[in-house]
Amino acid sequence: MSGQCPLGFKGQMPAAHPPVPGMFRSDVHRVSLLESLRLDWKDWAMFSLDGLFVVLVLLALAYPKRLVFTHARKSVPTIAGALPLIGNTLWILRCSTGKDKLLDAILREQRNELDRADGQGNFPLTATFPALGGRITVLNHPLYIAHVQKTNFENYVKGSLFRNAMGDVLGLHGIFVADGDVWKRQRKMASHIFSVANFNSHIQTTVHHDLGKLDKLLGALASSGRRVELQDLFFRFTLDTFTTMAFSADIDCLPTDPAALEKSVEFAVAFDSTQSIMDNRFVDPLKGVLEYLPWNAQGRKMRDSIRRLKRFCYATIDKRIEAREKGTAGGAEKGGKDLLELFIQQGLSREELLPVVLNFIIAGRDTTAQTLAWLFWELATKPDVVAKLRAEADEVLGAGDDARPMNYDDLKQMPYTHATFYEASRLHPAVPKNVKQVVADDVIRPYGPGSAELLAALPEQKQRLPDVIVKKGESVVWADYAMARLPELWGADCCEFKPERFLEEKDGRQSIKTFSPFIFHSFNAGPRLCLGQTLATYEGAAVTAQILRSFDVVYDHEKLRAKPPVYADSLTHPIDPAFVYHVSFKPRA
Ligand code: HEM
Repeated sequence: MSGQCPLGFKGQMPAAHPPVPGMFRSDVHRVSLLESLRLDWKDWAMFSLDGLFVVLVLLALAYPKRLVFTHARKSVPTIAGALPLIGNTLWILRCSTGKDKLLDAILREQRNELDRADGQGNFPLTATFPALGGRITVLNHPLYIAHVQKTNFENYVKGSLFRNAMGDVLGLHGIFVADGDVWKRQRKMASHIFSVANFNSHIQTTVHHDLGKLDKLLGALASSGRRVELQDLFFRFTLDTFTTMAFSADIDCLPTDPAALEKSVEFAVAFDSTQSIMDNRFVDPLKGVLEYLPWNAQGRKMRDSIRRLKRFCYATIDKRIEAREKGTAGGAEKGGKDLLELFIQQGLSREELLPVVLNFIIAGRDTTAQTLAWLFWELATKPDVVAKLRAEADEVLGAGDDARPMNYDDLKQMPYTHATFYEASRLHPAVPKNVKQVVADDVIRPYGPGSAELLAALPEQKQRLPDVIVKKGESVVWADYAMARLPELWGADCCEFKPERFLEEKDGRQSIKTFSPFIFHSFNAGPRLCLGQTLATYEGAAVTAQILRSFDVVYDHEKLRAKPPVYADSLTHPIDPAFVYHVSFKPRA
């Protein structure tokens, strides 16, 4: 070490000389300053925590009731319990982990809001959490839904939300996942099988065939006194019917021998498990990621189920392709009436046909079967409804040995049966909630052009609905389950099962009362209106008439009272397997 001594000494400084301020060269000075600043890890930790705390406090002040980095939305009330920075994350976690039921939670929030301020509270509600674009706006009112599904239809898409949650099962081009031209092409092609001509021939023949099988099975069950799970029976019926109707494939899952009911349908089990996982992916952004960890049981289950589904569907597709090549395809396939043939004729490859098959099975099997399961649960405590259904079936289809299965055309002569199926669809909608992604910023105007007709059809309302702002990438949500339970939309008796609300006198006869699809919204509305509404209604009415006119359904009323069915959160609306009810059958008294 060398330097200029302030006292004038020259030469080398002894090693043990104490430091003399101001005498060192600048590099030596820098080292000593850094040394004097050196903090141990505890100091750094304290320093960082203090900093973090300050940042959090500032962020919490900026985002008092919403997820960090979301836009403020003052015109729409926020779902209760929102916290600074995390918004409604705890609310959605409670629902996605099964601690609360999502549909009931939405209904509760909606009711609380509407009851506020003497019933003049708001319809739209909003919540923020780290999924669905950070913010959802719940739009449980027909005037808002009309904007989203009709007026500005192009701005509300299935988008990446559906692709990420359902793409690996239902394919990116499946009708339930696709948007734009891909969706349009699928819809156009599929709509051909729902023609009136096809209803009166192929569809009706298939339904009659399966009604015959159902009759035999119930006869055998009545003889044995054996109890069955009604929802499972309906799943078997609709899967069997639909695979025959759409793919001319007899998978024989509706046996006539009760003993065969013991064996579950592998395809159905796999399908059910994928559905509840897909449903959960919408609200839990981590699920999709965690599923890929090798030790994640849910991920393994999903991959196994997808493998099973593919095996089943490819077997159906390959069989058809082979039959076409050998020239042995016949009947409905040849006439171009079945769905698979229509899509093959459009040049779709084996791989492209897979999502077609899966998407249509989910539509054709679950919805109708679940509606029937809820309908028969409602009938358990409504002997007056059963009596009216029977009277109508006897009159139109004949009684006793002369009775015939219901034709598609009979639906017009059986308004009460039709109304009963609609009422079950209203109160227990097979698609109980839905979501769309916002493409570009928009203002949803409930009283925009074209709203007058819908407004006139609605019961008079105390509320003046506000305009709702939505931003690109966010989500809009509605829950038909909740809407069916709002007196503001369906009257004071909204929660009661009353087929009569779908009936009116016309030209001296009872007929079906038509509602705007934005009001009776269980079958969706606008350009994406359900393609299978007529099929579901015919099938549901035919099954109801067939069962009731020949059998008494024997319920365990005590058990039903003690443990009524509860829905499972899923894409559709099944009865939770832990709460399903069993029945036995007797020949009709
Ligand atoms: C009670 C029975 C049914 C109900 C309540 C129902 C309800 C619905 C709803 C709410 C949608 C809109 C789904 C969405 O956009 O995410 C829909 C779409 C659809 N439904 Fe149904 N459905 C039923 C039965 C059926 C049946 C039996 C079929 C026969 C294949 C079917 C075929 C379809 C198709 C293909 C679509 C897609 C339409 C599109 O996006 O363009 N549905 N249905």
